Amino acid sequence: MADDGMLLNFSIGDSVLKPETKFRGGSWRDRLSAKKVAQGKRAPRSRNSRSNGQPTGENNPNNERLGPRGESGPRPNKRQKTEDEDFRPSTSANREPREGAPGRGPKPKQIISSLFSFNPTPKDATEEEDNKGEGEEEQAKPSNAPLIDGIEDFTALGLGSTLAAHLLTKMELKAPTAIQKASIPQLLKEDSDAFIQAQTGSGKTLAYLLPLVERIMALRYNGKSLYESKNMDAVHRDSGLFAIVLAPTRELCKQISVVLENLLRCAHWIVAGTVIGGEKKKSEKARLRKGLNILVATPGRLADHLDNTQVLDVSNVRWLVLDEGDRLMDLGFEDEIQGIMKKLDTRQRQSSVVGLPEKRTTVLCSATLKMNVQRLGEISLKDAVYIKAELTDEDGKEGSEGEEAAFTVPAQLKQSYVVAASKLRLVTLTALMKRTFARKGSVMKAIVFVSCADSVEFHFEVFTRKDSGDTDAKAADSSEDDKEEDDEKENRDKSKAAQHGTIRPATAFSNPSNPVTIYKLHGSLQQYVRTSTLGAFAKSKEPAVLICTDVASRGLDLPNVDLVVEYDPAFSSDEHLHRIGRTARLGRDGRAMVFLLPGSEENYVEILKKGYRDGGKALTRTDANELLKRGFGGNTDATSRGWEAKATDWQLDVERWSLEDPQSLELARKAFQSHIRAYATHVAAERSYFNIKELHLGHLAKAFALRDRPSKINVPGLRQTKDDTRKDFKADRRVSGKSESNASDDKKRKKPSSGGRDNDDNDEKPRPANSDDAARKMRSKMRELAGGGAGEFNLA
Ligand SMILES: Nc1ncnc2c1ncn2[C@@H]1O[C@H](COP(=O)(O)OP(=O)(O)OP(=O)(O)O)[C@@H](O)[C@H]1O
Repeated sequence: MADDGMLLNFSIGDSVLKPETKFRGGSWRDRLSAKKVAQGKRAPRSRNSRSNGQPTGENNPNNERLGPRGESGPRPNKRQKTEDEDFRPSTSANREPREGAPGRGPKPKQIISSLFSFNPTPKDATEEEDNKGEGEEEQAKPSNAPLIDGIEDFTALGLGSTLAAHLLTKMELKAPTAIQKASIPQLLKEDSDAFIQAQTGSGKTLAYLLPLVERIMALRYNGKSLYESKNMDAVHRDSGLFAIVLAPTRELCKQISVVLENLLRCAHWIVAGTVIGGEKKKSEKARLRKGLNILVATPGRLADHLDNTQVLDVSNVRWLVLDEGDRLMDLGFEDEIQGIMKKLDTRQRQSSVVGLPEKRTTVLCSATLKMNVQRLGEISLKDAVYIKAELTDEDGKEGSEGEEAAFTVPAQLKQSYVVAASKLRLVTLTALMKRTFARKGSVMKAIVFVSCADSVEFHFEVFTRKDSGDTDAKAADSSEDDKEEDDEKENRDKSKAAQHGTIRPATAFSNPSNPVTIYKLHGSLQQYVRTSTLGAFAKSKEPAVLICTDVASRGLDLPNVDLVVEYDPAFSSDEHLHRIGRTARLGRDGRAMVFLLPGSEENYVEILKKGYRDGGKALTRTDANELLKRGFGGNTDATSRGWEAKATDWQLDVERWSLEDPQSLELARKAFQSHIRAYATHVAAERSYFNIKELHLGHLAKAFALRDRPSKINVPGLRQTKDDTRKDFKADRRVSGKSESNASDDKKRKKPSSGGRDNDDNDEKPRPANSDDAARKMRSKMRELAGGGAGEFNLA
């Protein structure tokens, strides 16, 4: 063909000469915008990662946002308006590569939002800040200590000399606490029902166990006094079951049973035992068949045995104790308790045991006096006596606990709160822990409460990473190895828990001179794992941190806990009081700190103040920057911004760890999702402080080492982006292809739970939600709406 030369007159542009780039993967929008970028019609968004040249905190200590070419300085207004790219729903263009999705679309770019910019500022701190020196703080008179200054010893309260001597010589209990002083004479003398209410850590367990044991020791059989004659023929384990103690969780039951066993060392003819599930029913039945005089049980398991175990004879039961009444109601045990009470009433018979009261006495025990406890009182107590501790205030005036408020914080407990922006939460917690354990011997044990099991798992991994920051993991490791252990029991529990992976050196805040061990605990762990972990933490004589859900908030008596951190505030203020009650027990000192977000959460301080009789003078505010400075900068660091750079480096390191390993990424995503779900389960009365709509999900993702927020968070009240909705729709379509049987299995596997929040409900019988308690109803509604499978959200 002849060349007509026509083409030479047209400019055809470069595009014809270049092969056209095909964009695959992602949505059509993503492909279109990627195409436009390639054609130069739209400027690419700046999402430089460290790997492509963005300076990190080290060479960009101010952490200002960097321009498209890496230059620092203020951005144009338009960029500032969007504030932070990571708040945008994740798209294929800004997402990290997914596992198993190679070659999807253009090479993903990362967003690294800076830690110290675009954070909302907290309200002006009007409260006194916690910058006093350690020694300068005023010491309040403990309100839950034994009354060693008083004249009363246990015999003066009516206990027999055997038991009183045993308390003094074997258990080293010299004087009763205020609640024991009030309850022992009452329960020894009278057979009326009682409601015992006292602060956390005030010795409520012995307040009901001592009179109970004393009265059972004094029983006569065949005309002989069992107690005085010590005639072993006169009594044996199958003389009858006289008392039942009900507690909401297995851990609590075990703890009560240990105290009881200790007491009964001076009366070995009385036999106590437990039925709490977690073991074969057959062995529990065998125990019941052998005969018990005192039974400690969870309500579900006892109800089950009452229905199915003929050998369980309750005709002689004359004492029923309902411990941790509010928790029993929270967990929905109302039906079981009503059923148990009915069976005890109908099966009660006259007994040949001399000294056994005609009618049954029921004792309800609780640290709080909220509506659901009153409801439990209504269904379980008749003409009950209200037993409360007589306390002396600072001025020496007598008053009774519970007069003005339903509950007060132990007076010697020092509480503070820190307002940390979402992005800064993880580094602030790390800084707090670094500072707490900086010096050997300053703090022995700390408990960190988070809202859900997934969050426990995530933080446990973050704080125990081998290559974590500037700390020396090996220092903690080797010092563990080298140490000559003297306590065999401690070792046994510790090694068991280490085998289960629930104990590791805390590399993120250990230092060579003070190695710290971290323990994890939540309701999704097997019972035996929980038991050994808790046992190891309780017995540990070295610096230790327990990171846990509310599974450890109630009733657990863990020695030497100096600090309680509520990294996620409790879902109700009552739960908060139980959590902080793990420290400052029995007159000892203790500190608690709650993390709040800037904004509505700051008003929660008003609720915290209500726990105090004096309006919260002891409540202080701790400055987040100060914490970061002390935690990351160290006292010797003179460079003013050094701590910011160090905190940024640490954060980036965690983010890399999360992004580079698919398992870690999955962990972080699940933790984030469950955290949001759990956030929606705050009780209605307190939801104005914890308004899920105010959460900045993009910023919060940073606290979970994520550079964008994961999609698919089905939380009622939380609006999804269009992008999420589309993805949900696709996912739903995929799921609907599942076989019927699979779907029903999934349904069966779902356990009741409080949204993503962990739940210490470990009784085996499922319970219907039927309490009048509005808060619990709301939470069970949230459970239904949350709809996540047990696997997905680690429901307890
Ligand atoms: N009179 C006493 N003298 C010394 N120690 C005591 C005395 N009474 C109880 N204790 C100890 O105090 C600790 C706390 O007791 P307990 O667990 O019964 O408190 P509590 O009021 O039930 O707390 P919570 O409300 O948190 O369940 C236990 O270690 C117990 O052994």
